[in-house]
Amino acid sequence: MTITEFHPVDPGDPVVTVRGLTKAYGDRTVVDRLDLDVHAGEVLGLIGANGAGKTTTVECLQGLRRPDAGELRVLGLDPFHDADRLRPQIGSQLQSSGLPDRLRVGEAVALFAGPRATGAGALLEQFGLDDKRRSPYAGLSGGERQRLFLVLALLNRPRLVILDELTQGLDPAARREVWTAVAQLRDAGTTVLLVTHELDEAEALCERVVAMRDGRVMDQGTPAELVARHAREVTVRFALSDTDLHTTADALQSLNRLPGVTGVTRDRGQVAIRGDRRAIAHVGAWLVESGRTIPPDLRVDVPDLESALLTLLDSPTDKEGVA
Ligand SMILES: Nc1ncnc2c1ncn2[C@@H]1O[C@H](COP(=O)(O)OP(=O)(O)OP(=O)(O)O)[C@@H](O)[C@H]1O
Repeated sequence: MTITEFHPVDPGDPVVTVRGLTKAYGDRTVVDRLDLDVHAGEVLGLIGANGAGKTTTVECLQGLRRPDAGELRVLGLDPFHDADRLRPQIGSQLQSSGLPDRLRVGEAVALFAGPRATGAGALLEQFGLDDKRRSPYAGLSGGERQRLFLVLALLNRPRLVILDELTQGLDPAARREVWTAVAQLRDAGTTVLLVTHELDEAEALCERVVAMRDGRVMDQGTPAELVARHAREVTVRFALSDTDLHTTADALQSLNRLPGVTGVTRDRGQVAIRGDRRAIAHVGAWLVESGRTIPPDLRVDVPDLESALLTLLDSPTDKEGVA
């Protein structure tokens, strides 16, 4: 059996619909009238600063916390009141997931398998754990542990998979292994809600991201849309080693006139050209057309989701109505 057989999806169907979710701990509102949609077959990333309310939101979606207000529908059910019916349909790996040290991989799979479970062997093989069946949890590497949690999350053929800080604390190679596993889910059309601080991870895996701050949605869209809206500026840098001052001044002026360029500075022989994405192409063409050798230190800093989120988190708070 392959993973694609588990998840009959009608792309675009609402899997999660949240309207006005509000949750307070004591007198502190940590999720504040939140709206959220997750559609069938998409990988949606929930991103934001520490304490933005991401984990509380996914805990409410799994019926682990009772919302103070709001309409929540997960696979057509109310997560809090229909928790028993919903639980078998959701596969989750929570931030605090852990297993007893001596539990072997095969035993964990047997323990977590519900009546709907099928294809455990295929899953272990797919996630590279087939030869680890007899290994105790304590003997697994970080990447193997996270892949085991993915196997356990998928074991009961869930219609929605929720992953909270899946790659936290993993080394770069292990992160890549886990990314590959999530990309497999995505390619198989599984609906995934991914809570992450790792913005390169969100960029690599998520079709859509929702950026949260103080319990509210700041913006949402594809990673590229968020970058385009909040972090447009690119910088092209290289050493401009003309010794003749006139030539240098002419060069800087002509760079400054290129389409898309908004500013040019030169500091100790290094020129920095700022602008929008058009500037990259025009600076490249300028270097070629001016007959210069392409500088070996030519570097292009392109904005990414991290710069977009930093801009968003820096924007003024909408105090009005914030509890
Ligand atoms: N059980 C609890 N009791 C009281 N306060 C809590 C509880 N759980 C979370 N909080 C607080 O609620 C706020 C939101 O926490 P939450 O874990 O939902 O945010 P988050 O966006 O997931 O943060 P992080 O990225 O750090 O995990 C935080 O300030 C946190 O300290």
